[in-house]
Amino acid sequence: MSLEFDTIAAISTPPGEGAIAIVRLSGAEAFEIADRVYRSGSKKIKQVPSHTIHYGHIVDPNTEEIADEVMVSVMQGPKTFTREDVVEINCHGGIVSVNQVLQLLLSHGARLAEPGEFTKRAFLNGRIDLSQAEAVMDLIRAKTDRAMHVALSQLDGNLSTLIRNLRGIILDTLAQVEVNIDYPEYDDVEEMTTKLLKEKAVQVRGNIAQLLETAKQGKILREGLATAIIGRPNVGKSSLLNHLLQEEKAIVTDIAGTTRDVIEEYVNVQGVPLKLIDTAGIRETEDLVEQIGVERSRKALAEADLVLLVFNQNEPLTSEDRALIEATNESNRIVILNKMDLENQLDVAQLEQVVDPSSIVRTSLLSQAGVKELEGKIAALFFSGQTGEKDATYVSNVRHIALLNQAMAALDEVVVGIDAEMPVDLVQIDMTRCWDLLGEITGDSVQDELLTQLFSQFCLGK
Ligand SMILES: Nc1nc2c(c(=O)[nH]1)N(C=O)[C@@H](CNc1ccc(C(=O)N[C@@H](CCC(=O)O)C(=O)O)cc1)CN2
Ligand SMILES: Nc1nc2c(ncn2[C@@H]2O[C@H](COP(=O)(O)OP(=O)(O)OP(=O)(O)O)[C@@H](O)[C@H]2O)c(=O)[nH]1
Ligand SMILES: [K+]
Repeated sequence: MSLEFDTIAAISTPPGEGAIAIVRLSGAEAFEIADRVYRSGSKKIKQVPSHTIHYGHIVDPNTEEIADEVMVSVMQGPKTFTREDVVEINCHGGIVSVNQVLQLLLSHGARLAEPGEFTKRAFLNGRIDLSQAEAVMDLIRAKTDRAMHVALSQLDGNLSTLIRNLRGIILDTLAQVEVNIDYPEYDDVEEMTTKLLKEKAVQVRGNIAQLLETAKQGKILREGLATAIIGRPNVGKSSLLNHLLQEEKAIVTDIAGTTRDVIEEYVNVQGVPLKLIDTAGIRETEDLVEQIGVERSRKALAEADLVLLVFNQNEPLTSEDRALIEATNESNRIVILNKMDLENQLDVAQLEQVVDPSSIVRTSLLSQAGVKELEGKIAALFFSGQTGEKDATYVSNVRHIALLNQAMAALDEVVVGIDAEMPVDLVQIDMTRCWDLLGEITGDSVQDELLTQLFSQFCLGK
């Protein structure tokens, strides 16, 4: 049953020139409001069969002046995206007519939707849960096939099902504990109860820990593996960058209407999105040893999930090279010996004393030699162990990760409490808290304020 909300409208396609632009209208009065501005002979949106599309014009009812020639999709709730009555007006692309159509709807009964409000209604009207709503946003922002699969899996409700199962176990346990307390049939009921609580707490904790193990990968799929390419001048960094940025792989995202307005550069390396960090601070300096001390460079290194350290193997290692090795010892690092087409001048045996030999890749960026191997190494680092199952459930959302960690801590409290022979009702409190925390992931237990904040990160019109 859908709740009663006012009727909202927004442009649901990106701003700018396109063949078609869509204005979406959702709410109890959607058909009525649309009929005020829609003209097509004597045809009324209110009377056409649901899930049909119709030709006509949008006019200013005061003057009957035409704003646009349109196609109108009419969809009656609850079988709609929001579960409310929905009208989608397909306008001509560009910004003038579509804005006129939107203005006409707004001045005849609709309210401008907030960012994410359509999806929020899908959530509030029970069509999707919170983690699925968040997946909608992830889907919009997905940068690689794999990231898209993760989001689609979450939209399908795979994460929700997992979380609901865990909540089910906790609720059953709490119910059993109540029964034991209310109807103590045996003398050892106290012992039985704590035994059950501990057993279930340990079980659920194990499941959460397993889920959290996917978090690192999930987060990288979502946000990209922050990657810094560093090395002395002229060793081949720009060449490497260009190889990685080959046209078919380059992804440049410009996420309009969202909280992030920066343009970031991503490359897709065998399904792993690399977010290239601007290391100009490291690259463009003359005295590297000194510059490594510069805060900007340090910051770039600290932010990097992966460092690609490039050497020219046609020259012996210099003190600058050694300083770079020092500076990246703590980093997740791949060492690239470039210019393999030229004579070897670099003492590899000596290098292998200070860097992990398995982290070394040989390339000739002039001829592309070794680039495939490098890409394989990057992907292997990322998918280490679990050869990138596409359908695996990943936790990728920082909010979910934080909640899972808190839920796990609550379960630890349960175990500690039982071991310390605390009263059962105190232990129950921690178990209940865990149940609540997990519920925040799916939105089963969640505060209004959080909802507002979450949905406001969506795009306008979504
Ligand atoms: N024109 C248009 N295209 C779109 C969307 C949209 O809102 N409008 N979507 C917006 O993101 C996506 C599709 N997502 C949708 C998800 C559910 C329903 C929906 O009506 N669900 C009903 C049952 C549908 C049925 O079985 O007939 C339901 O779940 O009750 C519609 C769109 C992508 N493409
Ligand atoms: N022979 C040979 N030359 C290469 C190779 N890779 C790059 N070069 C050449 O080395 C020179 C420097 O390459 P870049 O990619 O500009 O090096 P860089 O590290 O970005 O240099 P800076 O921007 O000055 O720091 C260019 O002339 C490249 O063509 C290689 O594998 N073999
Ligand atoms: K260069």
